[in-house]
Amino acid sequence: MNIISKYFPDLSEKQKAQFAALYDLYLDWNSKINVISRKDIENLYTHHVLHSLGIAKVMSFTPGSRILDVGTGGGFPGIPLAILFPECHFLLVDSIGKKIKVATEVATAIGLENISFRHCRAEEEKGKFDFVVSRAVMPLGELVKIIKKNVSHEQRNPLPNGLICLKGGELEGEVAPFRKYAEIDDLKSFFSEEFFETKKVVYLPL
Ligand SMILES: C[S@@+](CC[C@H](N)C(=O)[O-])C[C@H]1O[C@@H](n2cnc3c(N)ncnc32)[C@H](O)[C@@H]1O
Repeated sequence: MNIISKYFPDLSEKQKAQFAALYDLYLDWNSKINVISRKDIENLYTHHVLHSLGIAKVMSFTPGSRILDVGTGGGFPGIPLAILFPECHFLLVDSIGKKIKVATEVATAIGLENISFRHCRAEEEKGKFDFVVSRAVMPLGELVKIIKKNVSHEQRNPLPNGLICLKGGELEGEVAPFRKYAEIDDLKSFFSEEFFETKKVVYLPL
């Protein structure tokens, strides 16, 4: 948990308590419904919470922003971002009901009020959002086709609305069709832990 304060030193006491509570909650829920690889649970804060917050290093959402997390699984990146941006609203969707149940239970337990959940395929979600976020769900091209309908044309952030994805490894092929307007940031320039060596944030204005 200290690793979160290390990179986000301005957290309120409430946010610190919410982040701190995540470990026991995920440990418990993950033993019933697998949302994180069991051997990775001890790396929850670095591999899952801080990784999710990598999005906040490239985009500080304006209060009032609406954000859709597609394929959230157990709540990543949506839950860490909803803790960090209490004045923004997050909708987390996933096609697997039991994963959405874990995310819902965790958010309820820490008293998150700026978040809602929907068990559906992203293709069925018709709402409009300032940004769509996603981690480890599908290749960029497929994701863009599905979520283009969800990006609002009303702008309230300094950067244009669009898609922000957490990606790892070789990206060139995936990003090639979007290279003229995609922005790629290396998470290793923000976080010094080895895990982030190959991790990237891809921002696509849409
Ligand atoms: C590898 S998991 C990643 C979960 C989470 N984003 C994370 O990083 O821990 C991929 C998730 O995407 C969901 N998913 C895949 N295609 C989807 C779609 N078309 N609509 C909604 N959810 C989808 C799956 O059910 C699964 O929970």
